[in-house]
Amino acid sequence: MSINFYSKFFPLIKKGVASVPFQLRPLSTRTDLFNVENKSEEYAIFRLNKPPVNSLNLEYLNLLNNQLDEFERNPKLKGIILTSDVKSTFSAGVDILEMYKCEPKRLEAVWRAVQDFWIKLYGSKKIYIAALNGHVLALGCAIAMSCDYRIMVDNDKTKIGITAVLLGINAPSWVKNTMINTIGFRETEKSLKFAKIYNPHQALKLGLIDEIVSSDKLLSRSEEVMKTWCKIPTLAREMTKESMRSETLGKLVNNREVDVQEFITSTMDPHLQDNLGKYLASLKKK
Ligand SMILES: CC/C=C\C/C=C/C/C=C\CCC/C=C/C(=O)SCCNC(=O)CCNC(=O)[C@H](O)C(C)(C)COP(=O)(O)OP(=O)(O)OC[C@H]1O[C@@H](n2cnc3c(N)ncnc32)[C@H](O)[C@@H]1OP(=O)(O)O
Repeated sequence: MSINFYSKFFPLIKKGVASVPFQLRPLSTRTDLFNVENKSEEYAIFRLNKPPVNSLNLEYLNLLNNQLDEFERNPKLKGIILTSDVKSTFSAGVDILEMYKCEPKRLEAVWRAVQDFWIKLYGSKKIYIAALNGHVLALGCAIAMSCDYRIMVDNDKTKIGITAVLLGINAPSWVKNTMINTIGFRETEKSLKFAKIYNPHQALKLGLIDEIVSSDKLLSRSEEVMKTWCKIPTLAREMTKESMRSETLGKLVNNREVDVQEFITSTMDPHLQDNLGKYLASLKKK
């Protein structure tokens, strides 16, 4: 069995890492839109910071994809805690403005960047812990489910889930598969079919998240878990992750064009465009 999981799939998304030599990295990376803090040689904290809701547009996805590549190029780095500096939101998913009244070429680029992000994250051999400080919606939920472990703040007002169906969107098969791998087939079917949104305690009961902590303990608990897992023999942990995830990953890697076309066709549908317009207006009205 191949142990080089990431580089096995990475060339297929046309950004091979094998030819990029490892370079020494600065201790931390800060941009306006995210912050990476290297806590030790072994793990880092990656904070999204695109107020008001960390919505994912093309430029932001490209930036985040570059950062995931950067993590992969560091052989000493074992894990990343993914969280958000935005008050009360982890991520509200794709920037709906990218989907509403969109140009097909731009929409295609957005979707390819979404696919890249998921393939890099779900296919990474590193440990990803999602420290969920706030709302985790739509693609934000898919991102959290693609991490190895989810810890969420204890706040009943915080929401997690995917409500695509309310707008007439059939969630892509790789999102469904990620959810099935997290909470099982029956709960996924109910969750997606009936646009279920959960508070942290409901999500914990379902297995959609793994732990709930008070907000002041979110990072310290995430670091505690990370430190424990960094002690697990690396090669065996990586091989186990690969063997658990390669089938699901391969289903998108080998089917990207179909997934892109399905997304473009369904998003450009006039009925869906109408729904998106009304949905955007309802968000703005609040
Ligand atoms: C539209 C499709 C829906 C679901 C698709 C589901 C996904 C399937 C899974 C994955 C892949 C398929 C394709 C993926 C698509 C997506 O991810 S589309 C994004 C769907 N996201 C949502 O439906 C979340 C919408 N947002 C909210 O529910 C709330 O904003 C919040 C609970 C996250 C935060 O609430 P508040 O703190 O009360 O903040 P406001 O609601 O006032 O929002 C502040 C500000 O931000 C704007 N905004 C919110 N979300 C988005 C977004 N996703 N894209 C762009 N802009 C967004 C909102 O309009 C406010 O704007 P202003 O009024 O300040 O101008």
